[in-house]
Amino acid sequence: MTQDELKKAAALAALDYVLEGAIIGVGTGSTVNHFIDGLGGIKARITGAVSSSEASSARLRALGIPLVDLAEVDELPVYVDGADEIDGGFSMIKGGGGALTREKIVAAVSRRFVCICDASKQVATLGRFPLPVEVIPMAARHVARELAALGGQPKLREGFVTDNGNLILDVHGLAIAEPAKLEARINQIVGVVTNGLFAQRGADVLLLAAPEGVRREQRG
Ligand SMILES: O=C[C@H](O)[C@H](O)[C@H](O)COP(=O)(O)O
Repeated sequence: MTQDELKKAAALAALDYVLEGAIIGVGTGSTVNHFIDGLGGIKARITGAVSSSEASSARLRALGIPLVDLAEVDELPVYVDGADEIDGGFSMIKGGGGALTREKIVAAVSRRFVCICDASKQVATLGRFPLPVEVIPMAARHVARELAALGGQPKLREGFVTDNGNLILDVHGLAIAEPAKLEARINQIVGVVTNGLFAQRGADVLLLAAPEGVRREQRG
């Protein structure tokens, strides 16, 4: 099986978590794209979707799935999203596609985070994948210096602007022993919007696709 076939298998398994009549939180990325396509087939069963990016919104719209503004919603039952890395405690690195901030917002109002991944995303320790940090443009140099002081090597994602009009610094070489602490520490730097560590609010369910099938794991 190709990596894309594995992503699709994990994504389609997440359709089991879509509740009748619900508004579903939808993440961003190539794995989620398969989930959105699957959602198109059962759209009559849902009220709509809260999207985490312009790219996902466009795909949802093209399939006729109603978009719901997060400003109209207090809580979502389920949020489905991929990850760039996930560890044994269900902490993740996200933001490879630059959608980390809106993803974190939608995840924050969701009762259950269902993470869909192919098996290559599961790691013992987070940090091989460079950690994305969204920054206000005028603060980029300052934030880069602060991240270097924390032991990382930040690199500006060239030619990329987030849906929020900001920049991304991809931080290489961080040893992420305590993801929740590092998440909080980086978010304290003035000019940081948020960083791609999802540890304070990690995943609740992991659907991990391998050639043998999709493994379902529950946090705790
Ligand atoms: O900003 C992008 C998101 O955090 C994605 O969930 C993450 O990068 C995984 O993407 P993919 O499913 O394309 O591997």
